Amino acid sequence: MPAAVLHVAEGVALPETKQLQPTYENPISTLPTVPEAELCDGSIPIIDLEALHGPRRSHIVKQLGHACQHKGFFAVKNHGIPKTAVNNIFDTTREFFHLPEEERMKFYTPDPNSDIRLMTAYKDEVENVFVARESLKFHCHPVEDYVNKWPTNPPSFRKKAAEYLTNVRKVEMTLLDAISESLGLERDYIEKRLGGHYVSLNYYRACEQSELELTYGVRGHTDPTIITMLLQDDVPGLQVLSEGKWMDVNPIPDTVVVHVGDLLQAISNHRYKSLLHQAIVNCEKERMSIASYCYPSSDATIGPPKKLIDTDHPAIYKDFTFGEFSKQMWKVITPTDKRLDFFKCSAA
Ligand SMILES: O=C(O)CCC(=O)C(=O)O
Ligand SMILES: [Fe+2]
Repeated sequence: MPAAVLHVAEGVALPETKQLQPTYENPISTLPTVPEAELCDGSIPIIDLEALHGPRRSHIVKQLGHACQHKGFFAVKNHGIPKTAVNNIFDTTREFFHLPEEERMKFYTPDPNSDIRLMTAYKDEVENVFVARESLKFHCHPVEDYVNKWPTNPPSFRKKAAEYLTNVRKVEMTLLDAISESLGLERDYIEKRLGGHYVSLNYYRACEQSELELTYGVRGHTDPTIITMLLQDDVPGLQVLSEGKWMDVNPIPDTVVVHVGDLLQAISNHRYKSLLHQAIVNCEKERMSIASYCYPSSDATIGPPKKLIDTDHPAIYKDFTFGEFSKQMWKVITPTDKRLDFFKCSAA
């Protein structure tokens, strides 16, 4: 089966089969704007992944389930990704985005079916806001099928990207097994439905003070993934919507943030909720994040497994394939208009 083709908008990796353009329908007007955002000091659940391999596994699985159900995100520590791999991916990402524009623009293409694609910052004339993120997005699993499409400038890019992405894929597998278990499903339930892997190297330049008020890093969105693993550098910027308020998810050294995506919401029969998040910019320092998107194969059936349906928990979603989901994706893209609603059961 050929790899699903991914399209990207508003921080979102979208597996796609059709070239529809997104329609932005008041994408931010229903959300707090950056300067208005009221921040709450929520705590970030931190899960010790090493403990999944020992006698405390069932306890850690419960912790994971609790975080997915009540927060929609958590951070993982002791994940096993070597520090050098983390430093190297940031070094090579920084070097890439510091290259002259004409060098970076070699990866610019309007073709959403491209295996690799540079996305530039842009002004949304309708909303009169600037979206500052630049990103290099590419397929990366299996690495050997895609590596020859990746940049050769900086010269160490391919080696460093492959090193990090191979490591992060292993962590995803461990997590998906534990997440399946936390739902009472067979350990490989999600893994069996897995497709490729897509990454977004995100780069946010420090912004002019005069532009700060109208500049977003990335506007509020949920990810159309099963889970997203988000590695942040040491500059704050990620915010999640928690109990109706934007909450800062400041970087915690040696951890990776994990978001519940739309498709895990469907697989879990709405027990786990996909996370609305955004990124803001600052005037002092550039910021980078590496988002690894985990998505199913295009013919994989998504929708609640029988085990998660009973009279108290009727099916919220119909069965649908990831291919169907990806076609639907582009018809509406707003943070509040839930893409999954298209796949809801009529009674739900
Ligand atoms: O940079 C961040 O903190 C968020 C990036 C993001 O949401 C994405 O790439 O999907
Ligand atoms: Fe995202």
